[in-house]
Amino acid sequence: MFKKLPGDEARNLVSTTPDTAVVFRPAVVKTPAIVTLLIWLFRLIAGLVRLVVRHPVAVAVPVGLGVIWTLYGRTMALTVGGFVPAMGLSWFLLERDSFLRLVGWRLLAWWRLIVVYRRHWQPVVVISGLGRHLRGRDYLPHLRRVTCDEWADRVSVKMLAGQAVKDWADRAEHLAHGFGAPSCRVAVARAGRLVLTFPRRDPLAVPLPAVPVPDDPDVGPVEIGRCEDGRPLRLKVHGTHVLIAGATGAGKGSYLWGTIRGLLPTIRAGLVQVWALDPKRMELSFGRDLFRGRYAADPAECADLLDEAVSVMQERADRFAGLQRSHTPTIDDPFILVVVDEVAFLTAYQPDKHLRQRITAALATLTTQGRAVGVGIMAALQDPRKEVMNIRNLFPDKIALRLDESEQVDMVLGDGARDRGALADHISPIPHRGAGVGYLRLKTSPDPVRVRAAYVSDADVRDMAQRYGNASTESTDTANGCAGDTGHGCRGGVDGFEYGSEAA
Ligand SMILES: Nc1ncnc2c1ncn2[C@@H]1O[C@H](COP(=O)(O)OP(=O)(O)OP(=O)(O)O)[C@@H](O)[C@H]1O
Repeated sequence: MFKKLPGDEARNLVSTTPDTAVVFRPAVVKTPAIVTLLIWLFRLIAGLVRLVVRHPVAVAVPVGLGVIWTLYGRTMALTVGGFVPAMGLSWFLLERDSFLRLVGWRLLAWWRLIVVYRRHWQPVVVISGLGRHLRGRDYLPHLRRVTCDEWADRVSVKMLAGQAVKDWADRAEHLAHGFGAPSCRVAVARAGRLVLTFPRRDPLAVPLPAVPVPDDPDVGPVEIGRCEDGRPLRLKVHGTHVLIAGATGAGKGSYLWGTIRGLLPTIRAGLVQVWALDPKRMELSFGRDLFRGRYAADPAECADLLDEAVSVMQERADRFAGLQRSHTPTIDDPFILVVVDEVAFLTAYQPDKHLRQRITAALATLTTQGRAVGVGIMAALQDPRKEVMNIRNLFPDKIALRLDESEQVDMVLGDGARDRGALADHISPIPHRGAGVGYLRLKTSPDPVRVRAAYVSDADVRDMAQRYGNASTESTDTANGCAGDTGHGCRGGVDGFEYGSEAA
C-alpha cells in the first residue's frame, strides 16, 4: 500500500523543449509514509476541533444522542431524539426572539454556509475575478464564517494578500448575482478582513404608511421610516444639517414632511420652530399653518427669512459665548429647523445675482455656525452638481434618493459611497417600489445605510396642519388661559396640551 504514493508517478513525467535539446525531469523528494500519515492525522484533529468550536450545537446534538444510545439503549435515544425537536418547537412558539438568537439564526447560518456560500464560493470568486490562478495553483479568498439575522447574511472573508477593498466593491454586483441575493454591501472589518452583507429579503419593497405622531415632545432623532435591516429610521436634525438629493419624483417630500411630523409635539410645546422656504410653492405650502408665519416662497422673502435666521443665530452665539457650547431647546431658545425645498431654485436658478449671493452666503453661515446654537438646515434638491449647490459639503448628514447618474452618488454622499454599496442610481423610478428609498450617510460613519421614508400623504399633511397648525394652537392656548403666541407666556401650559388625543 505504501509503495505506490503519488510522487512515484511524477518521477516519470518528462518534458522537453520543441527541439528536444533541453529535457526537464522533475526532482522527486521521497517523503516517508509515516510523515504523510502524521500530517493527515494532524489535519483531521485540527478539522474536528475547528468543527466543535464553530458549530458546538450541531456537534453536541448527535454526540449527545450517541452517548445516550450507548449508555441507555436505542429506545431512550429515540425518545430523547424526538424530545429535542419538540422542545425546540415549543421554545420557538413561546419565546421566538431568544430561540432565534440562540439557535435559529445559527442553524440558518450553518445551512446557508453549506448550501449557498461554500458550494458556490470557488466559481463565483474565480469568475468575478477575485480569485487568482498562478503557476497552476488556485488562490482563493478565504470564506471564514457566515452569520444570519432576520434580513441578511453576513459573510466574513479574508482577502487575498495584495487585494484592496475596491477590488471587492467593484464586484459587488457579480457577488450578489452569484449568491442569488438582491444586492451586496462590502464593509471592512479590519485589515485584510471584509464583511459582505447579502440581504435575503427587502423590508423596503413596499411603501410604508406615515409614522404616527409621537406622544411626547422630543427633539432627539425623529422616526421617519425604516432602515433596510427592519429597524426604525431615526433621523437626527437637532445638532446637524441634512441634505436630501433626488431626481424629480424620488420622494424628497416624505423626508421633509416625515421630519416635521415627528417634531409636531415639540412644535406645539414651543421647543421647536420650523421655518419653511418653498420656492416651488408646491411642497410646503400645504402645511403653511404649521410654520406660524415663518413661511416664504418668493425668493426675496426667502432671503429675508434666511437673514432673520442668521440674526437669531448670531444673537444666540453672542449670548452663549463662554457659557455653553451646545444648545438645549427651551421655550426662550427653541431649536429652529429651516426647511428648504428645492434649494437650487435659490442658489443656482435664481436670475437675480445679488439675491443668489445673499441666499448662498446666509445658507453657508447657517450651515457652518448654526449647529451649536440650535439652528439647523434641512435642504432638498434635485441636481447635486457643485455648480448648483457649492455648499453641499457643509451638510454633515446626507441622503441620496433615486439619482439619474452613477457619478451623482459620490457627489451627494462623498467619495467612495457608491463603491460601498450606495446604488442610488439603481433605485426604481416606479413610485410604489422606489419613491422614498435612499441611502443615508452620516458624518459619523462611512458606510451608507439603505432606508425608506414613510409616505406622508397630502391627507396626512392636511390633518397635521389642522391639528397642530396656528388655528388649533390658538384654541388650545385659549383653553389653557394663555391666548396668543405659544412662546414665552405659556411655559406653565405645556403640560396642558392633549397629547393623549393623538392617534397612536
Ligand atoms: N415615501 C414614499 N413611499 C412611497 N411613495 C412615495 C413616497 N414618497 C413619495 N411617494 C410617491 O412619489 C410621488 C412623488 O413624491 P414627491 O413629490 O415627494 O417627490 P419629490 O422628490 O419631492 O419630487 P419633486 O422634486 O418633483 O417635487 C408622490 O406623489 C407619491 O406618489
